[in-house]
Amino acid sequence: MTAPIAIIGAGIAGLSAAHVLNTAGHEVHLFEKSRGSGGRMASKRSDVGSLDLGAQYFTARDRRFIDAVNQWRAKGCVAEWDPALYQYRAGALTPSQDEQPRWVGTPRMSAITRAMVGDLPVSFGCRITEAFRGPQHWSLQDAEGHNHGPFSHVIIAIPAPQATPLLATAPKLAAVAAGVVMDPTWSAALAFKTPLETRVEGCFVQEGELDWFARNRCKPGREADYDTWVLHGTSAWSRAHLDASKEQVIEQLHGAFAEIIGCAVPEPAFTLAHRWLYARPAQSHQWGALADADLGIYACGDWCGTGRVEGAWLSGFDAASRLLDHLQ
Ligand SMILES: Cc1cc2nc3c(=O)[nH]c(=O)nc-3n(C[C@H](O)[C@H](O)[C@H](O)COP(=O)(O)OP(=O)(O)OC[C@H]3O[C@@H](n4cnc5c(N)ncnc54)[C@H](O)[C@@H]3O)c2cc1C
Ligand SMILES: NC(=O)C1=CN([C@@H]2O[C@H](COP(=O)(O)OP(=O)(O)OC[C@H]3O[C@@H](n4cnc5c(N)ncnc54)[C@H](O)[C@@H]3O)[C@@H](O)[C@H]2O)CC=C1
Repeated sequence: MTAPIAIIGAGIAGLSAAHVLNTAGHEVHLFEKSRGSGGRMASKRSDVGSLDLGAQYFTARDRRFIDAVNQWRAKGCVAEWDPALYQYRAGALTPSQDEQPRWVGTPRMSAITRAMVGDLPVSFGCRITEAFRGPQHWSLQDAEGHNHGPFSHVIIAIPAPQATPLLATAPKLAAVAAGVVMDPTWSAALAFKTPLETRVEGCFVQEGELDWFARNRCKPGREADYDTWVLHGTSAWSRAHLDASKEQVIEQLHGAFAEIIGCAVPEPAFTLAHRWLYARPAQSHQWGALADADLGIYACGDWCGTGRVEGAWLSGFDAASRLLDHLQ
């Protein structure tokens, strides 16, 4: 019997790779440091319902990804989100509706990766710290010192700075990953008992602390007891406030939001802040995935492509396709 393929990271890239390999008849095993799947597409359960603190929506431009989105729609875990879009620039908030279809997981963003996990074997709460290549097989060590293996191949589907040490056996790939800069994003959520008197449901902000804000509860399938909003700081602001306390971040982003939104903003009934240290690559790449096919190690993730959900999915697809090509 051949050994299974190890995939480190159960975000959309790792699960995209898992799906391709599983469909081709290969046994895979995923390792995920968190308690659930999704990574930056995960949703946070809170007292005011679930909140999409990371990816807000996604677009689909590549035919292969459009096909995947259509399959998720058929399963009921993805729906179109057509918010009343605005932009804020030069001190003015103006409608900015467009024709771009935008998609979200339903009833929460994490529904997509949850459906992708299905009955694939995943070790949750397991942070991999090293990948070793033996004479024939790979083995992995986790943060608690446990060994896992043997595996025929390893796919590393985590942000570049975290992937670098795991790529030590393939120094060329490690050097490429080490050169990738990833920017942080501070995310804050606010919930109001009484809905804010505004038509705005999503806003691209082009000046100041904020990059984007959205009315979480207007996405399809979300709980609607509270008027929930998610605010994202810009990369520059988030980096400058990397070590700020959550209270300071909430206060500043709440203040910036209140200045822009153009209606009375009462004290929120609930607030939350989350720091994404490796939120997005500082620039996009066209690598698809990184591969040392002879060694049997691959790396993928949004940082190998466009730094978006679609780019991450395509990168996982690419890593798995290259592995299958090499086996032929
Ligand atoms: C605030 C924010 C807003 C965003 N908004 C959008 C948006 O609106 N539209 C869009 O298209 N994209 C958006 N993105 C980007 C999008 O979320 C990512 O591009 C995509 O989700 C990345 O997927 P991935 O699988 O490459 O990585 P991840 O989602 O980061 O998945 C990697 C997984 O690996 C796990 N992991 C890490 N290290 C280890 C380890 N050593 N061992 C085991 N497991 C490990 C992590 O816990 C994680 O689950 C946003 C991102 C952020 C942070
Ligand atoms: N905060 C974070 O960490 C991350 C945020 N990400 C955002 O995720 C979104 C995904 O990108 P795409 O899928 O290409 O989505 P998209 O086509 O909706 O947006 C791409 C970009 O175009 C601009 N834009 C698009 N539509 C409008 C509009 N109607 N009015 C004004 N400006 C507009 C805006 O700057 C936006 O960021 C982008 O907004 C990214 O900035 C991506 C990755 C990480």
